[in-house]
Amino acid sequence: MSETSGASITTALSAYELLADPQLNKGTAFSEAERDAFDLHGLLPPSVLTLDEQVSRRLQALRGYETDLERYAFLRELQDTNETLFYALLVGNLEELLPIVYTPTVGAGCQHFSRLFRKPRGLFLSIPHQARIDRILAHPRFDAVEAIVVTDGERILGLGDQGAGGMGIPIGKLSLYTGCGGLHPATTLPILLDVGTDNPDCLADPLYIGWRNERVRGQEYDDFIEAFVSAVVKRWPRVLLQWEDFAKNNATRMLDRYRDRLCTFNDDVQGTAAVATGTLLSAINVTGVPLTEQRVAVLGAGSAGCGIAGLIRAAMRDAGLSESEAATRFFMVDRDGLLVEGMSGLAPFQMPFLQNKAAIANWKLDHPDRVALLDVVRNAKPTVLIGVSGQAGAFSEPVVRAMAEANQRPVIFPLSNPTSRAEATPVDIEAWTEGRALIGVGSPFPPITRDGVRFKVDQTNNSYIFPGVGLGALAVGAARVTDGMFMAAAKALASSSPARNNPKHNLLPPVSALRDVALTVALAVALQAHKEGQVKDIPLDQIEARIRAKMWTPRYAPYQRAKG
Ligand SMILES: NC(=O)C1=CN([C@@H]2O[C@H](COP(=O)(O)OP(=O)(O)OC[C@H]3O[C@@H](n4cnc5c(N)ncnc54)[C@H](O)[C@@H]3O)[C@@H](O)[C@H]2O)C=CC1
Ligand SMILES: CC(=O)C(=O)O
Ligand SMILES: [Mg+2]
Repeated sequence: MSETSGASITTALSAYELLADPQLNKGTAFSEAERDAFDLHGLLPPSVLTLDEQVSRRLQALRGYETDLERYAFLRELQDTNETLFYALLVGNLEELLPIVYTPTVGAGCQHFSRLFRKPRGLFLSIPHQARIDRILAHPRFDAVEAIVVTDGERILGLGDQGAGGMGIPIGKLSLYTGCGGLHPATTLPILLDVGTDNPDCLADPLYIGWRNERVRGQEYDDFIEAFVSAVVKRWPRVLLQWEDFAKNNATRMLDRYRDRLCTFNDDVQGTAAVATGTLLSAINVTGVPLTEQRVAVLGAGSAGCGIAGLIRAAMRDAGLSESEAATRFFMVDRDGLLVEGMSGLAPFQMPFLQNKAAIANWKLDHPDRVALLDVVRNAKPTVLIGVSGQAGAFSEPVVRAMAEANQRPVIFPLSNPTSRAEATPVDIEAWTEGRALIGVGSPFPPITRDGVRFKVDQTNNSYIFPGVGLGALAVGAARVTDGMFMAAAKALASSSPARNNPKHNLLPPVSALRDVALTVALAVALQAHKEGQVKDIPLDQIEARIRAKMWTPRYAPYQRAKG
């Protein structure tokens, strides 16, 4: 019904239809000529505003709210009313708005999803409607879709099972795909796979909007996922599918099942691995301790933890360590302590990261039957400590002090989200290490004071990676997303580290530069895809232009009324 020609859009939509379509609505920015052409006079107040004026007005309104959850609801409403304005606001104010659209507030948004729900966005595909998936996806509204973020809501940040409320996460991630990666909003689709929930609060809540049923598991779950992926590939053969916030028994399993069938990746496993590796490579520039001499302790041997260990290990191999030597450098600590050969209850994806029993035989332990994180730090003296356990405060003072005792510049990354789940706060780490630690956190924290000045703490979050990976892969039509592409993303991120020029500066570029970061990452990813033969018919020297051309900037196009 609407056609884009050059910079203008010709449409036969009525005034009400234009105002109701978030992709076309301009609100008070409809020009006089458009108001004449579409009979918009009277439906809008007479003053015509520019996009910049609309942004200022909305920013003022946003700042007037008392809580971040209110701001989240306001921004979600704006996104569902006028996407161009929403993205103009977001792109111009990334530092201020990311903590609302994304972590930490998006976590509360998921917890309150049933109460905040106003207008539908994206797709809810539920077990009772499995047979209709093809029909649902077939709607012409989704013809332009190129990028999907999907969750089943079982492991939302560190907040656990949020059922259908988990939809806030794909919506938030795709807001960053557009805000940072420049994908046109019409090409993005958030999907919630509603397979039930085991969250008793959701099940007992009379206002819960999801399918009120305990989680479907086992073969029935796998069949549902298979039906979903098959339908997606049939509808959009070249789509990019990002898996997000699946629980650990499904995340890597589904990635392994589908990674060779379509262009797909798991953000928690692979995106997190790339941001952690990239930040570590930046830290190595500062500490001078080469990668081949690093020892890495990870608290939380789940999807993110094992993804991180796998990519850092690959980087160590690239740097010259043998496979077997690199394997000895990882100390994965989960609920039952250090993962050691012969332990019971290990998941398949944890198996490559077990410590040898003989290697720890002489360790001094607090409790002989369990190797706790503090034992690991005291005995193995890791150079790097990473937290992806979702356990607030798990990097206790003795643990952090032991890191500081063993290292001149300990690298400490409490990466769990949202803010309330961080393994330690930057202020505490700073105090317990006398300001010597290189810190990265998953969610935003207030600045710390270092050498008498305010120092912004690096946000080591996969938002530095996935928008660029998606942009790069889509711009060149990569057939698959490979581990090599995530390594390229990690190295590209490290190459843009401010600390390369001055070791007192940050390890990562600021959040306000995430659009530039996405471009840098996209270029590295696309070049790697080309190198690996994942790209057809695009000469190397045209890749950057393709990426830049794919980056949409939120601006209003002029509209003309279709004749007849
Ligand atoms: N900064 C970032 O970019 C990212 C951060 N994360 C955060 O990392 C956390 C974990 O995410 P996933 O790995 O996907 O979840 P997961 O559920 O796959 O893994 C968490 C692991 O922590 C373990 N764990 C729980 N309590 C523990 C304890 N007291 N001590 C040691 N281990 C414990 C669990 O058994 C599990 O193996 C979440 O909070 C998530 O928000 C995840 C992805 C990206
Ligand atoms: C950042 C992210 O993907 C997570 O916390 O799950
Ligand atoms: Mg995630």
